[in-house]
Amino acid sequence: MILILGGAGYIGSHAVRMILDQGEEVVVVDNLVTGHRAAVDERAIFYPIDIRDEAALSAVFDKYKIDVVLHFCASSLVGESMANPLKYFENNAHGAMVLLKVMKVHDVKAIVFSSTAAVYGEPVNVPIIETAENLPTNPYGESKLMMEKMFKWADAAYGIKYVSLRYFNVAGALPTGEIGEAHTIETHLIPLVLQVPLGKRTAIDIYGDDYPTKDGTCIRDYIHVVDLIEAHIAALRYLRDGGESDYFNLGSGDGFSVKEIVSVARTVTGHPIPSNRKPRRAGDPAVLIASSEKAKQKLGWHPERTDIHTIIEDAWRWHKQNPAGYDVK
Ligand SMILES: NC(=O)c1ccc[n+]([C@@H]2O[C@H](COP(=O)([O-])OP(=O)(O)OC[C@H]3O[C@@H](n4cnc5c(N)ncnc54)[C@H](O)[C@@H]3O)[C@@H](O)[C@H]2O)c1
Ligand SMILES: O=c1ccn([C@@H]2O[C@H](COP(=O)(O)OP(=O)(O)O[C@H]3O[C@H](CO)[C@H](O)[C@H](O)[C@H]3O)[C@@H](O)[C@H]2O)c(=O)[nH]1
Repeated sequence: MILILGGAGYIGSHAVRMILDQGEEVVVVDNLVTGHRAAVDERAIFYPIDIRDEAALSAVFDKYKIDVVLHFCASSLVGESMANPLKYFENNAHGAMVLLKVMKVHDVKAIVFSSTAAVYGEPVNVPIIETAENLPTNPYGESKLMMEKMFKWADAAYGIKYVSLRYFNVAGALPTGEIGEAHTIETHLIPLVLQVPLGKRTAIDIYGDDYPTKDGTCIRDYIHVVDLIEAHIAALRYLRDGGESDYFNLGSGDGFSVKEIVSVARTVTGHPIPSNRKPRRAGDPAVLIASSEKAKQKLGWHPERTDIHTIIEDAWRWHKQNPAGYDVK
């Protein structure tokens, strides 16, 4: 039995569905703070609880024979973390501590969890490899680094094996259009761009066009959510086969500028998508591109949906079919 924490969220809901499709049994825990009950596959058992509620979480571990945990829960808005850092240490770091306590008591020895490119901060070399220095520039990234360190020491003391997956920019949706990204507070570029053809905003704001890049706008490495979950499935297999604790970058390995994303979205949607030049957003590195060679070599993972058109087409299908997200069907 696999326990998926945060399985009602954007990325977690894709994990729930794809892992059920592998023939696994899945229990989902999510407090629905940013997640949606409707995003959780009906085949999964669902508990609407907070992972920091030790007694409630413990009761789930008592009830099911869990062998691996997939942990997607987090507060994950970079800007909010600058204004309210304690929320991030409370939910992300303290949440991980409660979870580790419960896993230790129940003798559950394997976990795959969501880390982030934000653990690196401003990169010195691109593509970024896992041995690059960790100098997060915001409390969100710091809280994820704290989690990685907690898992490292919990492995040393209790033998809990972990795989930390450092995602770059996750985008796209299940190609069927059944589930997708539906954040009430949306900060990510692709869903915001797609709000223009949906009629929810008149133009996309471009934060900074004076970066030292080919067209002056920031470059990011966009990974399709389906490829990302394939990496989690590979990590599950790796841990079940007795793999050692480790951490891996996950990206597509190619960088696209903000202007390029807007241009591809124009092609995919057939809408002119006007843009506004705005000042830089605080804390944005100019270029973030992952080297995912380690994940390819050690996990045997091969991303297949790396074409940026495919990523934006799949995101667009979801948004077009569900303009109000999960609120109205
Ligand atoms: N989206 C990205 O591009 C990206 C990039 C790097 C890392 N990540 C990480 O991936 C994970 C998933 O991100 P997402 O975009 O799907 O976010 P999301 O907000 O859609 O999903 C997080 C889920 O966790 C739940 N949750 C949060 N705190 C909880 C708690 N204390 N107890 C129970 N449930 C709780 C929320 O209700 C939500 O359903 C996060 O850990 C995030 O930091 C995301
Ligand atoms: O309306 C917008 C929104 C974003 N951007 C730009 O688009 C790029 C991508 O921005 P996102 O907010 O989509 O993504 P980030 O690269 O800021 O954030 C991602 O990488 C971070 C690590 O650096 C965290 O992991 C975070 O969770 C993850 O979404 C940035 O240059 C940003 O300035 C715009 O120009 N206009």
